[in-house]
Amino acid sequence: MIHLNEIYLRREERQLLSDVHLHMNKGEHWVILGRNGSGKTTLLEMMNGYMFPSTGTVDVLGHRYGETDIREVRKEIGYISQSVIEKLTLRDPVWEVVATGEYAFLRFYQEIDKQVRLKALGLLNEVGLGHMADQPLSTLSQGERKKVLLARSLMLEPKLLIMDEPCAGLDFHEREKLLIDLGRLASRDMMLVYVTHHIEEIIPLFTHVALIREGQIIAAGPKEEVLNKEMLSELYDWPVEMDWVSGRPWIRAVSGGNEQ
Ligand SMILES: Nc1ncnc2c1ncn2[C@@H]1O[C@H](COP(=O)(O)OP(=O)(O)OP(=O)(O)O)[C@@H](O)[C@H]1O
Repeated sequence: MIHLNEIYLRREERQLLSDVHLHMNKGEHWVILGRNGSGKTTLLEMMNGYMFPSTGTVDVLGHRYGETDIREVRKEIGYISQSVIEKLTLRDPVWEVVATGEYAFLRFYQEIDKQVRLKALGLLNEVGLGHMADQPLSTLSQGERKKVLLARSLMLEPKLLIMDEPCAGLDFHEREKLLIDLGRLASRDMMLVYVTHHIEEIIPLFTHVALIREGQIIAAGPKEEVLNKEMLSELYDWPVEMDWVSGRPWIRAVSGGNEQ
C-alpha cells in the first residue's frame, strides 16, 4: 500500500532523508517513532504527496507519485495533523466542518447535501460529539477538535489514515478516549500510519513500527521485533527500560541517563 524506495531528500544544503526504504502492506497498521527533527512529518508529507524526494520513488495505494493525479489519490487518504486543524474555519459549525470532508475541501460554499449532513452527524455521534454539532468549532476543546478531525477524515472512507501526533496536547483521559475511538472506527480495509512521541499510544491495534533517526530508518518491522530497550535507547539517545503492559509498550528513563 505504501512503498518508499531509496528515498533521499535534500533541502537547503541539508540532507533530511537518506536511503529510506519502507514497505507498508495491506493489513498492517504502522507507528513511526523518532526524536524531534528526525524526519517523521517529512515522511508523512511525502506519503500525502505534499513533498517529493530528491531521488527515489513513492508508491501509495498503487499509484506512483509523479506519474499520477495526486489530488485523486488524496481522496483516498485521511490526514489528521495540527496543520489541518489550523486551516479550518473556527466560526463554522462542527457538523459542517465534518461534512466538508466529503468534498475533500476545507470549506464548501454551496448548500451541503442532506445525505452528506446526515453522514456527518452519524460520525459525530460515533465520536461522542453529536450534541455539539451546531456549535462553532471555536467553542470546542483541543481534544474535541481532534475528534472532529477524526470524524471528518472518515467521511470519504479512506483507505489510508495518516495521523501526525493526534494525541498531542490531550490529557490522559481524552487521549485514552481518542485511542478507543480510533480502534473502534478503523475499518479492516483502512491502513493507519501514526506518528507519536509517546510509545504507550501503540495500542494493540498497531502491528508494525518504524524507527527514524536523523533522516534514516534504523529499524522497521513487526512491533514485537522492533520495540525493545536496546533499540529505543539508541533511538532516543538515552538509556531506557521497556515493558509490555496490557499489550502496550511503556518506557522509563534510566535514572540520570546520559548525564551521569
Ligand atoms: N522545507 C524544509 N527546508 C529545510 N529544512 C526542513 C524543511 N522541512 C523540514 N525541514 C527540517 O527537516 C527536519 C525534519 O523535520 P520534520 O518536521 O520531518 O521532523 P519531525 O521528526 O516531524 O520532528 P518533530 O517531532 O519535532 O515534529 C527538521 O530539522 C526540519 O527543520
